[in-house]
Amino acid sequence: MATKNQTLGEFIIENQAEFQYSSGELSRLINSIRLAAKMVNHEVNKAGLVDITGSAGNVNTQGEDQQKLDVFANNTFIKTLTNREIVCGIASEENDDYIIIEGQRCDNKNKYVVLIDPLDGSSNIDVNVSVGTIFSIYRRVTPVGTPVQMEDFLQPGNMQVAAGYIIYGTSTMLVYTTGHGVNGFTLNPALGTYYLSHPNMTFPETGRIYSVNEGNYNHFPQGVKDYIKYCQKEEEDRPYTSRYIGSLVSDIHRNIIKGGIYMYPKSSVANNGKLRLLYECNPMAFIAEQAGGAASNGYERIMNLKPSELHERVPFFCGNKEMVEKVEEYIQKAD
Ligand SMILES: O=P(O)(O)OC[C@H]1O[C@](O)(COP(=O)(O)O)[C@@H](O)[C@@H]1O
Ligand SMILES: [Mg+2]
Ligand SMILES: [Mg+2]
Repeated sequence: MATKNQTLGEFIIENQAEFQYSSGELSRLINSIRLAAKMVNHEVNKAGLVDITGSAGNVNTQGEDQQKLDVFANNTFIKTLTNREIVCGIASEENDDYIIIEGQRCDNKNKYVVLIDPLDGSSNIDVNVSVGTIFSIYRRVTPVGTPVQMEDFLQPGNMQVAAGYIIYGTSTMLVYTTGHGVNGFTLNPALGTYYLSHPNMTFPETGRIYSVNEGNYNHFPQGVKDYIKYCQKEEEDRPYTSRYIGSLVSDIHRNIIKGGIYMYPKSSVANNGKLRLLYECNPMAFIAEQAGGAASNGYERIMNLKPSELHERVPFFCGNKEMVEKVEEYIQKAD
């Protein structure tokens, strides 16, 4: 039973048995993510002081201007996971292709692959607004002992064995699920220890916040425009409050605690929206569902989608169940 202020280490050990494949490997994996997150947190907290802000001077496979902190976070997570010999493959939002972990550091007997968005909310790094890291973990489907393959990464979200995010905000938190609810741990920077501060995180009964970049309103499908108008209407418990940080992790974290919906729809300028199914939508969908919410592309459950490419994008609607159902209703009605 999760006890408040239990350390993350204690919680991982205590809940290991809950995990159907428990062999300690997943615990070691979460521990490695905890370690890498501390190193990234250390740099994030100095953003502005040290030469860690601004562009890294290259464009990533997403066509985005890579930030120095994107590169630092990417290298830190990949190195930490590789050095600890617990994964057989890694895919990252910042890397064109997936990474096969093999050679003397790994006898390839490992069973897990990790997919990461090493730094989420990159546009907020230089303006001191909270950013995050997102991770998603699967058991490989190809035979243990052989190099991982694309199919180990292109699994539907409902096959995730664990997922979570780190939020580098007013405090640093690690929030994750292994399919048994969602728990949040806050880092005590003085001690370098994470403590269970948010046991069993769940969306409140009803949500009254909507989060969307309204600057794109004119380009949204009619159904999405209608839903935004519905949120703004003076009626019943509306208008809802509009809140948009521009960091997916921070917007969803707030909405899990306060109740709300995050939307990144497709538009006439971005046919599949912006967010990446594997690194952003699937892990946040797993968290949202385990917190009693829902996640959809406007028509289907995100976690039922069968990925076809490493960096594919999908429209994303995630939050309180009844709010996601409402926006789906508006989208399908307008079709
Ligand atoms: O500036 P926009 O178009 O509203 O996009 C903001 C969204 O893009 C993201 O920054 C994309 O993530 P990355 O920073 O990892 O590329 C999300 O965190 C955020 O919700
Ligand atoms: Mg992101
Ligand atoms: Mg990113």
